[in-house]
Amino acid sequence: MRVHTAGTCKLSASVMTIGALDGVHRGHQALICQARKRALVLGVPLVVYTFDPPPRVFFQQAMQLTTIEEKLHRLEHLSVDHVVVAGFDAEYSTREGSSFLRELRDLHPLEIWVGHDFRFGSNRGGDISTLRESFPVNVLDSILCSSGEIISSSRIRALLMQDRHLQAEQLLGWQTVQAKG
Ligand SMILES: Cc1cc2nc3c(=O)[nH]c(=O)nc-3n(C[C@H](O)[C@H](O)[C@H](O)COP(=O)(O)O)c2cc1C
Ligand SMILES: Nc1ncnc2c1ncn2[C@@H]1O[C@H](COP(=O)(O)OP(=O)(O)OP(=O)(O)O)[C@@H](O)[C@H]1O
Repeated sequence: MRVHTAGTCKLSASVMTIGALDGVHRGHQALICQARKRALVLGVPLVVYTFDPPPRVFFQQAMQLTTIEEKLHRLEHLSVDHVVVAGFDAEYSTREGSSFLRELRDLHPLEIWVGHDFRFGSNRGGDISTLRESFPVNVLDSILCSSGEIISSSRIRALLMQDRHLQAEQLLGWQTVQAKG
């Protein structure tokens, strides 16, 4: 797996997914595995574009589930070929969606896979329909847990805050739950 800083990766074709991916939980894993299947069918590399720290950690001081090192370790385990890591800070957060889309063009994505609530760009101004104006976008159905709720990093954080480690671990789908940050 190759790791790139934002703006430095150029590929002639790819399949991509984009997200904070904090914890690389079972929903994220399904998204990455679906993108990986398509990358294999199309014979192109699988690229994950992610943010460090996760925007929700930067803006809301949310508990960080995985360090960037642990996130990269998990992505490698999922057979990701390239990871682009954008250092998420005040300057990056003001970047317009159009500038972000220009960067993605250098990766020539044949398909981008996201979940239904994906947003991007300054003040979360871009959404799936904006992304679709530039690229073929596929939306994965939400992965639910056994009680029927959507698996999310926020839900896992809430479980950890309540010391419900076993439930958090089940949603994460990895053997080790990181200590509270
Ligand atoms: C260029 C760029 C600027 C962003 N600016 C903001 C922002 O101003 N406010 C915000 O809450 N999130 C911002 N984000 C983060 C997105 O809202 C979102 O968290 C990110 O694209 C990852 O998607 P995900 O939350 O579905 O994982 C920005 C993302 C990008 C790519
Ligand atoms: N349970 C899920 N099923 C399918 N896709 C998901 C699921 N959870 C997240 N995704 C998708 O994964 C990508 C990255 O999402 P993100 O990292 O924001 O996860 P999250 O769990 O929603 O985080 P948070 O709770 O902090 O907002 C997005 O495209 C999102 O829609």
